[in-house]
Amino acid sequence: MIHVGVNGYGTIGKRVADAVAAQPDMTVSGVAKTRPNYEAETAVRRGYDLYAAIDDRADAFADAGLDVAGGLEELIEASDIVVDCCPSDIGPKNRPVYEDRDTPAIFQGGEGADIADVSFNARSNFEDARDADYVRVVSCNTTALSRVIAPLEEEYGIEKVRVTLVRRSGDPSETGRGPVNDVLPDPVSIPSHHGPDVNTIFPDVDIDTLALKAPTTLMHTHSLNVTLESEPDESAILDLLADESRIFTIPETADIDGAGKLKDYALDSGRPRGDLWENCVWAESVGMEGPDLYLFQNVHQESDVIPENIDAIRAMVTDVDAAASIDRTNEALDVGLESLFDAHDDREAVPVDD
Ligand SMILES: NC(=O)C1=CN([C@@H]2O[C@H](COP(=O)(O)OP(=O)(O)OC[C@H]3O[C@@H](n4cnc5c(N)ncnc54)[C@H](OP(=O)(O)O)[C@@H]3O)[C@@H](O)[C@H]2O)C=CC1
Ligand SMILES: O=C(OP(=O)(O)O)[C@H](O)COP(=O)(O)O
Repeated sequence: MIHVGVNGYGTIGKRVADAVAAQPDMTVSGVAKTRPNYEAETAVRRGYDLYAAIDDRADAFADAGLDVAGGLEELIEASDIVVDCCPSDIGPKNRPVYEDRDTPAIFQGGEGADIADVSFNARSNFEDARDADYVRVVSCNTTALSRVIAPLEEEYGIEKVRVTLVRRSGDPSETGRGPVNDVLPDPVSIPSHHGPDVNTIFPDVDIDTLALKAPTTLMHTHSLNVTLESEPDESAILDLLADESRIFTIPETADIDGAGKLKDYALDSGRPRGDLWENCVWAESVGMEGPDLYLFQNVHQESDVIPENIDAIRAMVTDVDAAASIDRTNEALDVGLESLFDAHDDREAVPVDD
């Protein structure tokens, strides 16, 4: 049993903890919080041992009626590996704390690539993290891009990738974020960090990325153009994507037009927190013009990196291989949303008047 500590229990940390708890070969050794808010209370209700991330705040938890099992050092000691899910400016301060205790750690995509020895995406470079002490799971957008690039590169070869990312402005709980009435180029000059970040996984892929921020909270939207080294037809691309367990091709018949219905579908399907661990690619958007592939995909920023963190743990501290780890993670979480509709459905919609 791998004992996994989670330091930073926010959007990503709470999901990582639940995903660890769902694995047959892992257990949550505890979660660290800086303060006793609603997330700390629900962590205790979920049965996780709570640790004070900052030692001199321990009394605040006791005052609020929450027992803590210790401070960060005790959490690290109770853990075979720590998943650091702190805000991005905290990771560099935490790494020496893990190093002092000879404990491997995983950092998140808000950190610079230099925080870790390896940047990680399970589908693309699982073995690079084998036995590494410090690994960074790339950001939600970079994860989603890597999941599409990997099969395309393997099957057809890639000449050039161009992506425009319309990023959600903040997560639903981030009430202070914006813009609230604008769409901002962010950054205004190219490239956004996503292209160089993809190159930490695929050093040889030629990619340009532009990003904007829009006043939505639910999901990111990507518009992709990939120039391939051959000219497959659309149905071959759809078959390729449909075979990827962490890509959901949205069938036309589902009548899902955006993030609102996607999240509704996830909730109706019984997904915890309405999470969508898979890239969501509109089947109708997949188009070929000569060697140029076009598609739209949506990315649930709060959850797509979660299965990747689980696989990174196995790459670092077990000898389980990529395929077995991905299968085990998918099975434990039920990753692999499959519609009963045929993703290739090309039936004409029934006109409302008939
Ligand atoms: N949200 C997203 O869409 C995604 C985020 N990421 C990356 O994941 C990382 C975490 O992001 P996210 O979960 O969104 O951030 P959140 O702000 O939601 O969660 C981080 C939590 O860490 C806690 N924290 C703050 N300081 C410390 C500290 N010193 N020690 C321990 N805990 C601390 C805070 O909770 P408290 O102070 O109450 O304990 C905070 O809620 C970042 O690198 C981010 O870029 C990656 C993919 C997607
Ligand atoms: O990793 C994310 O996005 P990114 O891939 O654009 O960096 C998350 O959505 C967090 O982004 P944020 O920095 O806007 O909170």
